[in-house]
Amino acid sequence: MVFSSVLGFPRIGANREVKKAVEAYWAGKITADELKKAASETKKYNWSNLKAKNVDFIPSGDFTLYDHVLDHSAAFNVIPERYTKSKLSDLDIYFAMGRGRQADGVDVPASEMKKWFDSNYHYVVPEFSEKTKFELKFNKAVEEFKEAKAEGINTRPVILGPISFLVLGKADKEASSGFEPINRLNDLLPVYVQLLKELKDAGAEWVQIDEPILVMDSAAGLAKQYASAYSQLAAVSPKIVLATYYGRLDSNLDFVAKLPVAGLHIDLDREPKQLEPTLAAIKSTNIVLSLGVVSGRNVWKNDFLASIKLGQKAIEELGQQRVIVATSSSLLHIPVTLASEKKLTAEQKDWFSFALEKAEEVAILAAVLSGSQDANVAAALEANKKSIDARRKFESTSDDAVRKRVAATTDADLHRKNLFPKRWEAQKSHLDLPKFPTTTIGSFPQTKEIRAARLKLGKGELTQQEYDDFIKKEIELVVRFQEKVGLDLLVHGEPERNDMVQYFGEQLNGFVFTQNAWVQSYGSRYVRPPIIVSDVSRPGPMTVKWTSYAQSLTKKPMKGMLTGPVTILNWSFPRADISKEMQSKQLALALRDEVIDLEKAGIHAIQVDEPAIREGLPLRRVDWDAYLTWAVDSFKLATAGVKDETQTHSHFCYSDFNDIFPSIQRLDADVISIEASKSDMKLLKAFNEFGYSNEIGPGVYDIHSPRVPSEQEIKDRIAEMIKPIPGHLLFINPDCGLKTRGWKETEAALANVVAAARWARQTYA
Ligand code: MET
Ligand SMILES: [Zn+2]
Repeated sequence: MVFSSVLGFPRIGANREVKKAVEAYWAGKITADELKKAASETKKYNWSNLKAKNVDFIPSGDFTLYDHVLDHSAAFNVIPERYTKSKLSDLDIYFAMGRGRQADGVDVPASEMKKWFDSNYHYVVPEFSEKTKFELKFNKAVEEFKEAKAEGINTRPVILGPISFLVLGKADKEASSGFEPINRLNDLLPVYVQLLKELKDAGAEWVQIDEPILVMDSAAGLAKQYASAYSQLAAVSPKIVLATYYGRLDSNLDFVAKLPVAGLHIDLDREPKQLEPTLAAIKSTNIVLSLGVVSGRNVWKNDFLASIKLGQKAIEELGQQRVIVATSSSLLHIPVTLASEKKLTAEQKDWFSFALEKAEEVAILAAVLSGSQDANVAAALEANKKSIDARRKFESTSDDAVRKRVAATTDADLHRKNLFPKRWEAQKSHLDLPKFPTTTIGSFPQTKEIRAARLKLGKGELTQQEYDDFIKKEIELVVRFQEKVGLDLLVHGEPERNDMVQYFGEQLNGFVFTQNAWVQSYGSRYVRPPIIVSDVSRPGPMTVKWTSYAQSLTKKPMKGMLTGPVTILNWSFPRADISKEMQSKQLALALRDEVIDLEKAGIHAIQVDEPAIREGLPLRRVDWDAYLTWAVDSFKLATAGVKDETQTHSHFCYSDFNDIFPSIQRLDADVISIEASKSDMKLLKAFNEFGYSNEIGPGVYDIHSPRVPSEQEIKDRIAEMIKPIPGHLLFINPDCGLKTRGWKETEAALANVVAAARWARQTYA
């Protein structure tokens, strides 16, 4: 019999219960016990629903109040001293590590957050040093296993494997130079041994150990560590299924297939081609193969016939008892259930599967592959075939004009008329900016009033006219403030935008929006990515009205503000039937028209943000070039249509851009702004190494905190920046948009920015 399995479930609750509870706890509105109770409710919801869907391997221990990697650090006592000094409760230490804490005399910043592989989920980076004292402070895996058992549900606990845990971490400030977290593997393993023993004693038959770094090039050098770690663990553990996901094992398969594990999980949604080599590698072992055929990364309904084919192939080689059907990864990237969507049409609903529906999919697939004669299973199979056929039919009705236009783009469309030095001259006289021009990244504080107005418009309590008048007032406020404080290149402040992707998606053809399809981005921050369902085109201008209104209020130049094609794509659920490249180019052409319309409307500086360009980078280095080529080309396609004297900007933040710096240069934006102060000016290393020829504004202060940077601090940053960057190419701006800030600190901070820029003009005249 073929079993079914779900690797992990969304931990946010069907109606964002966990966010609400966690935030209520932070605000002091509920106690730790009440928070625990709320968490239990969501866990129960998950377990009982998975059971009701007939999933055989139901995960436990995958739940978290903030981040699963942080859970692990806290449980294993990987807690930097700065958090333990203050005698907070364990729970408050945990949250302090996640989000920092400034209360009751405690003032600690949050730990670093990083993007989780190639997703928009962020994990809290563990910090290790020689001094880290590993110890099992609490056994979350056992506790949740027992908690589920008490509900009558037998689960398969999930833990993050020791090698991924170390490799995903970093050396802390205490560590001596040259220290690598992986050096501590032998000290860490006894804690895993203890954890797994306890799990076995508690009656767990299986345990899922996640080692996602096995799909990365960097794991290739860790064969020895894997062999020794897993032989120690397997000796005491419940049966281990080693889970890999988001990519392919490639040559790492050579050593993975030899590990003493009972099961191996591979991602066949992303990498179906790895089935054959994996089957060949494990055929002569006893390893059970878990086939990750149901996507944990996208919301499209599974194509049962395609999955069944893969399953049958595996069964031919291994026999039914050695095959499991599973989700490709945890479903943490997927909204909880389609049942909450009341506004999608019946046709649209039939295209998608969210987490609960995906759980049902793995169960049905397992039944089919087990040879079930159940009438319900047969009906489900038939229904799936119908849905997939209907979707294919819809997909075949492409927008010919868009397709033709993409096909007809030429190299010339990707290039500005002249090279940067010539454009620079033209822009200098056209825009008339001083040296060290000051600007901001686009958004200004999204106040309560702005959000309330948007809500009222949605509910019909404000007419469109009333809402537009309100937005106009907001824009005027922002413009007047910028004039008063003395900024040089102004923005309109983006008050009309709910979200930098959604705002554009809603105005473009080809997108579908959900009401309740939230997914966790980090901690209690959830996002609701739009879904691209068909060819993308622009019915009409999207930003021209507001930008020209803003320009009409002032003599200073106004910068238009757009979200770039690659970022819109990476922050949406893309189509699965055509390439991302194709979708990106369609978006690029829509934006190109917008850019040109802005230029025609008299806007001489236009910013096209690409903060998500880094996170789409493939996990394997051999795949980088292909991605970067189309990603860079898309940006160029969107922006290169303007005249020399129109200044193009782009913006990047909160990712490590150093390794793709040459590609950022290739975008050939006239000006880029890039978050730099939060990452301690690491970026300057890249300038030294690669150089940068166009204009650039490394952020001079962190916008994620209400703290106001002093004038001196900003001057110091400018003094740092001017070493690698020629002064005439330097812009002065904050790290990122100001939408999450209040007005008070914004006013004070920008006044200091302007003062520091004036100082720079004199000092580096
Ligand atoms: C995450 S990047 C944000 C850029 C956008 N223009 C803003 O200022 O908010
Ligand atoms: Zn940003």
